[in-house]
Amino acid sequence: MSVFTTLEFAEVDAWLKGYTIGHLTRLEGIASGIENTNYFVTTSHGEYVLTVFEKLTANELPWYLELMAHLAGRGIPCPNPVGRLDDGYLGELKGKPASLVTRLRGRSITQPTTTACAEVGELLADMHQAGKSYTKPMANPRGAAWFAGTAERVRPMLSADNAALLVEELGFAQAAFKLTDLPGGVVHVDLFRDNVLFEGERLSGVIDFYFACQDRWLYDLAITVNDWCVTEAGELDPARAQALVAAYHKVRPLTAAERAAWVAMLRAGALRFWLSRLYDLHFPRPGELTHAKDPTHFERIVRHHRAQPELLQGLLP
Ligand SMILES: Nc1ncnc2c1ncn2[C@@H]1O[C@H](COP(=O)(O)OP(=O)(O)OP(=O)(O)O)[C@@H](O)[C@H]1O
Ligand SMILES: N[C@@H](CCO)C(=O)O
Repeated sequence: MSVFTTLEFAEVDAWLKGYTIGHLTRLEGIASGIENTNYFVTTSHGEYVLTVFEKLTANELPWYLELMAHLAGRGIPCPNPVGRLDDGYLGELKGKPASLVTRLRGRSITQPTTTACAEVGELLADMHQAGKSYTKPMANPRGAAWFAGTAERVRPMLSADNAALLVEELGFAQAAFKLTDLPGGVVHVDLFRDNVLFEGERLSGVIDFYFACQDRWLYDLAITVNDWCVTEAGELDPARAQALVAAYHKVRPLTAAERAAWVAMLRAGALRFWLSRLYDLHFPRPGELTHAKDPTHFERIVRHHRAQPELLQGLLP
């Protein structure tokens, strides 16, 4: 469950006086999600999501909230933060930073079709385009230094075979991160199935921007393909991957340098989540509910990617 901070109806109703969105008619805790406390809020004016931030601080949050406002203003179907009477997006509840954003329609899907994957590819390219004019810097907190530090922490927990695989893949990813000719800008870098909403086969929303940063666009595309177009066995489904990448390419054509780096980015993107899942499994935060996701899924993806570079390269239009 993900209501870490319990809120009362009267307290939220009073808090809403800092906004001009009417009075509270319904308050409902949201069960999914593992990072923050989320409530669906219905008022006399509309439907919203209230988030109480459990880790990010009031200094860090404006970058993400202003990014969402920027993207929403350009037609990206992402949560749009509601401005407060005092002009910011950020309030406080129970001594923690809190915000209200618009509630999006739709539900996440677990079995994506090629049509759904094409929708995701187009959306990702649109986000990259819309983010070009959002130039406030934000380095990727899961960049090269994080890869190295996390690998060092988790390596002793692995079998000899997996430890050797990790060291090799780390070296490979670090070399790929040194490539300087890849274009970039705002990236989501966590555009997994649970962060996209659909109404039927039409994409209706993209959520959870709290890993977003400035990084290479190709890396974001690789991370997205690694989730949307991979089977439970960790194998790429070429039909889904081709649909996603082709739809992306139609909006923002890939450059020659990106084509050359594609396989490396897929491998680095898979390693990123193998590492974070290993870390969360072996070093759970104190007091945290156990939600660790299965690292072996990404270990399998890493192994498959290593074994079939031609297939990966052949996914490009
Ligand atoms: N703006 C929104 N509109 C509609 N539903 C939303 C919105 N924001 C969040 N949700 C719902 O709330 C759930 C939890 O939100 P989210 O995934 O952002 O949680 P989290 O704890 O912040 O992050 P994480 O996914 O990293 O655990 C989502 O799966 C989605 O169903
Ligand atoms: N999408 C991540 C978890 C949240 O960032 C994963 O599947 O490991």
